[in-house]
Amino acid sequence: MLNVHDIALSYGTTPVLHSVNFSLLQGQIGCLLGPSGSGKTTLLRAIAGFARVDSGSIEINGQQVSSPATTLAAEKRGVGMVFQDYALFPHLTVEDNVAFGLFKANKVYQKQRVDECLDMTGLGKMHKRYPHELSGGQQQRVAIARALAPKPSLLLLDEPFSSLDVSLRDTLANDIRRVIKDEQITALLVTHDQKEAFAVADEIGVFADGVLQQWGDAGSLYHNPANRFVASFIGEGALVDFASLDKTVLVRPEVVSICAGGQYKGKVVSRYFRGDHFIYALTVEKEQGITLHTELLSCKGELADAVDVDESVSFDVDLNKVTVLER
Ligand SMILES: Nc1ncnc2c1ncn2[C@@H]1O[C@H](COP(=O)(O)OP(=O)(O)OP(=O)(O)O)[C@@H](O)[C@H]1O
Repeated sequence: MLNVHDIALSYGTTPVLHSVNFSLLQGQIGCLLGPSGSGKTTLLRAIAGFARVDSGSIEINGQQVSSPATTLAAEKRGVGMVFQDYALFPHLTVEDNVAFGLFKANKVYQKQRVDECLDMTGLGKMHKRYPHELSGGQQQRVAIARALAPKPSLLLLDEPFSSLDVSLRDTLANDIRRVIKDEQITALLVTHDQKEAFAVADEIGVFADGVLQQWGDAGSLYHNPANRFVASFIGEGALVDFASLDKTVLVRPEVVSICAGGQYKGKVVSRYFRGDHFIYALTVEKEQGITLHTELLSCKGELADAVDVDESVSFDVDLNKVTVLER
């Protein structure tokens, strides 16, 4: 459905994207995840038709829409867009905002589709309101209903939840995933929030410095990160060299256990309550055959066996469950 093939893009003489490759199947939800300035929005703009590519190509639904020679106009790509700031028409009611992309359809179909899209996004009774009479979350629902109304072949969402408070984000992210799946639309979402990417996406692309570091599902990013960047960007953990292994490995908290008579010695630096467990951060005593590349090792602990900050502890690491990284 979406095929991004080896694209590069510069602003003036500054390269921003380097040799980016990935694809999405019909109905899949992809997510571009990465720190600020890594090139996520630029890539989304190129797919939408707002930015030219210097090399490579983009295909949507089997049609080549971008190459260095041609850039098909945004409005001809069959793409729907949702932005961080909602970008609703302030002088139009909710129903007129949603009907905006349906101007070619007859009135009966327009009304039916507007009702359908407002129901799907949980706005069944808001037809006559104006954007300023809605909460931020409701406005973003309208923006999503508006983008879905013309049944786009591809829906692009740029940080759609980042203006909302955390509890609302989770609810809206779940609702939007359900709506996109029900409508069987292919979607690509930009975010810098890992939790959001894990909650919404089937496939996730991790970006740093304009390079797609890894493309895969949440499980493969977490358990088999392609490199050090992905290992430290996704989830919690530490990069460690064990003299016994002679390799750099990623140690997630769940493979470290504080226990009496453990092989290694350390000290608890901090403790974070996580509801049904604690996460501890440990420093490791020198001369133990361990070199930490990150400052601290994290460890998951039971509530019942709580250990205090500054306490010395011994711990074990299950070396069968660590992930070996290429040097
Ligand atoms: N119109 C522009 N002209 C020149 N440089 C730009 C332009 N837009 C973005 N850039 C630069 O391109 C790089 C990538 O920016 P982009 O907005 O794609 O990153 P991002 O990953 O989406 O970041 P954020 O999460 O902060 O939105 C940045 O270094 C940015 O300064």
